Amino acid sequence: MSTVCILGLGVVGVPQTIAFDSEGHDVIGYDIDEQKIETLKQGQDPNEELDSEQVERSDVTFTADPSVIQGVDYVIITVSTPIDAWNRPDLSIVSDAGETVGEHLERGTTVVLESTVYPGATREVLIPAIERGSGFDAGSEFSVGYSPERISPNVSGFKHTAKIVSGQDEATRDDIASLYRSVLEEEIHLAPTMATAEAAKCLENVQRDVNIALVNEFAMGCGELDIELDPRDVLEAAQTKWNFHPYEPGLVGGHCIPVDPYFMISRFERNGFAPEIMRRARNVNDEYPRFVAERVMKEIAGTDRSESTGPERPTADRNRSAASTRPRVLVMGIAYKANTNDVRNPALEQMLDELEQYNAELFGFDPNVPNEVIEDRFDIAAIEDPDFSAYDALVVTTLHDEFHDLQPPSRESDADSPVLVDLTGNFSSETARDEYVAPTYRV
Ligand SMILES: NC(=O)C1=CN([C@@H]2O[C@H](COP(=O)(O)OP(=O)(O)OC[C@H]3O[C@@H](n4cnc5c(N)ncnc54)[C@H](O)[C@@H]3O)[C@@H](O)[C@H]2O)C=CC1
Ligand SMILES: CC(=O)N[C@@H]1[C@@H](OP(=O)(O)OP(=O)(O)OC[C@H]2O[C@@H](n3ccc(=O)[nH]c3=O)[C@H](O)[C@@H]2O)O[C@H](C(=O)O)[C@@H](O)[C@@H]1O
Repeated sequence: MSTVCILGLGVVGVPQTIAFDSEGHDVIGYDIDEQKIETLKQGQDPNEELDSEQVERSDVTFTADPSVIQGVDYVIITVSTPIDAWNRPDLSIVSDAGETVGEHLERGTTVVLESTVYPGATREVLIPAIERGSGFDAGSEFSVGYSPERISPNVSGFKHTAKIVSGQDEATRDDIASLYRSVLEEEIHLAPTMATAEAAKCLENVQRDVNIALVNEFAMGCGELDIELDPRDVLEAAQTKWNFHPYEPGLVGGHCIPVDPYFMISRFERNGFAPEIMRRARNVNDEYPRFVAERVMKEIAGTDRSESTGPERPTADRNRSAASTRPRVLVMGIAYKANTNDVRNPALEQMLDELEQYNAELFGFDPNVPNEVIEDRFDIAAIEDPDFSAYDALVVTTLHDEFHDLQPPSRESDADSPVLVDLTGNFSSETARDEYVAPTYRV
């Protein structure tokens, strides 16, 4: 067994500490966030993904002291890789982490980067940072590999997600592969180069972004037709074809799918190639929140209650006089993914901004997200046990389990019933439509 330091205890890092520990490795979890370390020392997962006994039962050492890096066999780096305000990759966190590793590195250690980066980044960003911090030479005094993380919270966990492994040379790659084989119960794919592995990770997420953009563009087109055409009915029919790829229209949230395509786009553009489909897909998915906001306002304007509270039907010109009273919109689902508390949700932020431009009064309801997070991060009032009739529209953006049992407004005709705009497709099935007094609109 080996001594493994997981650097970066986020949604990716924490489950890995437990997984390596469960297979008998000597595991240290290191993070600069002392609050996170305290929470972990109390046996709690700060990302609320693992149940507490998994953390309590483990022998993992959690610390904010980087000197623990000294003498370990492997350092696995799982820090965040965001983009900046201009959609350019920001690898400063990776670089800082590399320097920290360098400052405490002993000869013979192998460092694996798991964070999502563009092709070439491990060689051009991480290795120089470690060499700066240590004064050592990569390849002769320490080794480096790249193995992207591909877990999907609540869908596919660390042990059960196939891994791509690569190294600065074959021996390093094969050594890292045997480390992961001691823990994973899935395929280990040996990539010929680190750039191959970096690019594969980007392409996986780009492909998903492009496919979602296709159905989002289709849904927006349906919304503009002069005939009734529900995109989800069309998708349900098309999915009966054996090789039709099932994607759903939606707000593309999270910190990866809306972000990672820009890693690939900027890397191609650095060498003068313009990846039009990748960039167009991002633009379509960035357009979708505006489309949804307009749909919500049209549905409110189209109901009986528009005479009393809602604005006149939205026009292209946003500079309309404010309505007599502001339409009240309850957004159900603040986390980007069902049954998670992950609020990294830029598409939701865009939709809220658009609704505010229509002078809507916004409220947020998410049983998985603390009220203070809803209010501080999204600047809207948090509601815990909503009275649906107090709103002009309910917008269901994420299908948490708690929403499955949502009690719809009663069937009796009731001018106070809210419009229900359902982005999840769950409340727009034939049966649900029979239950809702107000028209439901699926987007
Ligand atoms: N969250 C997910 O579902 C997945 C994320 N990824 C990728 O994995 C990487 C990590 O993602 P998350 O775990 O979501 O990020 P996160 O933001 O949840 O966690 C990153 C952690 O790294 C820590 N950190 C930052 N700088 C540090 C430093 N210099 N030293 C020690 N700790 C440091 C932060 O305090 C934070 O706790 C990203 O590149 C992401 O794209 C890949 C697959 C799935
Ligand atoms: C190619 C791929 O499936 N990537 C996964 C993705 O996971 P992530 O947690 O971001 O969830 P996701 O299911 O892709 O959803 C992202 C966003 O896209 C939306 N979404 C998703 C599928 C769809 O048909 N329509 C749609 O609107 C979701 O609502 C969500 O807001 O990104 C992860 C990552 O890289 O962080 C990656 O590890 C996961 O395997």
